Amino acid sequence: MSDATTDQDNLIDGKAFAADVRQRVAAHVTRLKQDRITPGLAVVLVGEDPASEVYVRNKGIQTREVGMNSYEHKLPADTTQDALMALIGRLNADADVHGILVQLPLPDHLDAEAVLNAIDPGKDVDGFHILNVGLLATGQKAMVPCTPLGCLMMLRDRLGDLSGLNAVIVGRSNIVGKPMAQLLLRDSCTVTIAHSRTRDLAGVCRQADILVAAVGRPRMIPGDWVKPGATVIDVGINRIEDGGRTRLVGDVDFASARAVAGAITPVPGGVGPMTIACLLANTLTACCRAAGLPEPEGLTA
Ligand SMILES: NC(=O)C1=CN([C@@H]2O[C@H](COP(=O)(O)OP(=O)(O)OC[C@H]3O[C@@H](n4cnc5c(N)ncnc54)[C@H](OP(=O)(O)O)[C@@H]3O)[C@@H](O)[C@H]2O)C=CC1
Ligand SMILES: Nc1nc(=O)c2c([nH]1)NC[C@@H]1CN(c3ccc(C(=O)N[C@@H](CCC(=O)O)C(=O)O)cc3)C=[N+]21
Repeated sequence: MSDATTDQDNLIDGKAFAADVRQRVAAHVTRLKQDRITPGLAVVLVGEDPASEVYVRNKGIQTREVGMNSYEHKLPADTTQDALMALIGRLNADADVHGILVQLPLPDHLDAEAVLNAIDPGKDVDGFHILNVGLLATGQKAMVPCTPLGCLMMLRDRLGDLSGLNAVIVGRSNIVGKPMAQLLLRDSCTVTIAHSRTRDLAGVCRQADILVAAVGRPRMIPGDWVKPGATVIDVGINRIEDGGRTRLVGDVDFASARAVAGAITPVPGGVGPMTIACLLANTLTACCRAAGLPEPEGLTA
């Protein structure tokens, strides 16, 4: 912490960025309401995972703060597949609901793929329906998953044109790694997706101008895996014990990585807040598409 100027310069403030996105969403919502349209987001939570309940509560609060309607459906852990599918059917048919999010992971006895694919693709604000996955992969207009969308917004803001940059994504999940790769490829990065079987992960990471960590392992990526000047996006949300208290850390060792990175997102206060802001942006986009209105500029991928 010797040079305060440098310290400030290379931090990407996801919290502030997200507040700006929410403000722009709210301005669009105000305009829609003049035409008597209020975007609505339905969030479905099955079971009682404390972390998920926090996210769902935060989503509800922020949804109402931007002027949208929030519909929360909390179902018991022993909910049947049929009951969940029936709820999705009702939400699909409800004209007041423009976005549907089913909080993951679902309890083991439920078939998550079947549930996600039952959501009306136009209301699929998570972008997890196979139709949206296929549209994104083929470069067509899709609903883009919120976490990668938030990462892309921050990267474009920081770096401008991304074309020709080496992007390394650590993690190949359907919800983060793969859609992140699709978006960066669309922006003409040279994309590498690394995972648990990757050989010489350190060497692969050191090639990255853009390094996205989406692994779920606390502080797995040390500063000496980061190319000097690289932009580091830390998606990881890991709860660790620290002196008898729990706190959140990312997949990147923040202190050592920050010392070499050109820019880096913190945890908390980085990708997480942007994910929720992009969920609201996607709900707005879904509402505009449903109403046949022009899409909000700068809030889609
Ligand atoms: N900020 C936000 O808004 C969000 C944060 N998250 C967080 O991001 C993290 C990742 O989430 P998610 O994508 O769902 O996770 P998954 O568990 O679905 O995927 C983790 C990926 O990391 C890879 N991996 C695991 N161990 C290693 C290793 N030692 N070396 C290299 N790769 C490894 C796995 O490889 P393999 O496929 O070979 O097993 C897998 O592809 C979590 O911490 C999660 O909490 C998730 C969603 C949103
Ligand atoms: N269908 C579905 N869509 C999701 O997008 C989805 C999901 N299921 N399941 C769980 C993951 C995780 N996720 C986060 C969202 C916000 C924060 C967030 O706001 N984090 C704050 C801190 C919050 C805290 O203090 O706990 C931050 O990083 O600053 C984190 C994680 C969305 N997910």
